[in-house]
Amino acid sequence: MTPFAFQLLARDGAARRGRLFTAHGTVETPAFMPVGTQGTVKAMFPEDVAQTGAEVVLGNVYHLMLRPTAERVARLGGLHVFMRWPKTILTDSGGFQVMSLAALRSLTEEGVAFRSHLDGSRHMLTPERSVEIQGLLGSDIQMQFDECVRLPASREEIERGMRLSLRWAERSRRRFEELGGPAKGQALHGIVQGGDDIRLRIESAAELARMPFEGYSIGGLAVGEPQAVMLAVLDETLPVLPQEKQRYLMGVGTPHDIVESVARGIDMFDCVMPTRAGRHGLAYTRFGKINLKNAKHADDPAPLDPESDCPAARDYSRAYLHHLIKTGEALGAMLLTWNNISYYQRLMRDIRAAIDAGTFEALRAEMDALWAKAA
Ligand SMILES: Nc1nc2c(CCc3ccccc3)c3nc[nH]c3cc2c(=O)[nH]1
Repeated sequence: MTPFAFQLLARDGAARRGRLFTAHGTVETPAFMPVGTQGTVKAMFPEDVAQTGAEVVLGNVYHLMLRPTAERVARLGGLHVFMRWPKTILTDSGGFQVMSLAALRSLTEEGVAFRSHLDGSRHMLTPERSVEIQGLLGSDIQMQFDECVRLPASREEIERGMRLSLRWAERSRRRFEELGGPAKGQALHGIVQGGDDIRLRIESAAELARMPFEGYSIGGLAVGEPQAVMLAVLDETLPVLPQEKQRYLMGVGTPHDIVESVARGIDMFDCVMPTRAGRHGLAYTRFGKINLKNAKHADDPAPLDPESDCPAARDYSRAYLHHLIKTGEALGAMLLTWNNISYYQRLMRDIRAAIDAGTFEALRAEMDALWAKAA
């Protein structure tokens, strides 16, 4: 089994160009990872997701443990086989989703007891059970079980959640090693918490850096805080994490967020926006965002972007896309999701090329001009 590895290939300031090696192939970084919460990138065939250039898709312990259950996915050959995605899969540990989706939940030192939002059945997630589930799914890059304290919150509340997450980091790591994760070429991330409190963020990162995680995630952000707060947390946290290991900023973000975060040393991103916005008629393009619900597109024969290599952007008129969205036709969601994921993958390709060429600051200025005002 090929061991998991992350190679740092080039730097341009604090921006990094790297490559992940997993049991299901390589991942060029900085990378954007489409969200596939229930074993599918909504409204897209896996072949088309791969054609956009995506090399990792995201799955979710919370959703898959409830339905169809991790044991059933394992019996059917694991998540790669189940969803016909041959490349790398990263899974979240479920804690974040429990706190936002589950009905009735109680959080203790042991873990989180909750009722399913689907049928009210009782469940318990602990660091050990979360890692076991990620192992049953066959996840290549797994997340520790953590608690994401929503902002705004008191310093006491933020500190309580950050220290609990550190204790859960130890328990997650122990179970991951008991299950032989490293020998299977799998990776486990420690997740930095600490809210918007810089001292707590630095302590969380420093404590996690002492544990043998294959990579690190920055949690507790992209929960509604201003971009300036998110970037300030990165400025203080990233220098404390090992340079030679990958950094994943959870839930981020807009094209502008991504460029500003790459500039500070983030390697991996995920965000529901391109898929969710696509289903609601919003198209990301090189010219900015276009709302296809708007009647001004009703007679426009031009495609979203004639120069795009994505058929959804190049071959269909805005008038037709407007019609599909207005009528609620499934093809509308499919084409706009395809366009948006392609746009994000094109952005990541341009970012990687700019770091390789040492021209990242020029790309950053260009994105600033296009997206900062559109925010
Ligand atoms: N475990 C965890 N997940 C988070 C997610 C979900 C990312 C995710 C991963 C894989 C699949 C779906 C979602 C966040 N999304 C926005 N902000 C987020 C913060 C956290 C966090 O602090 N901890």
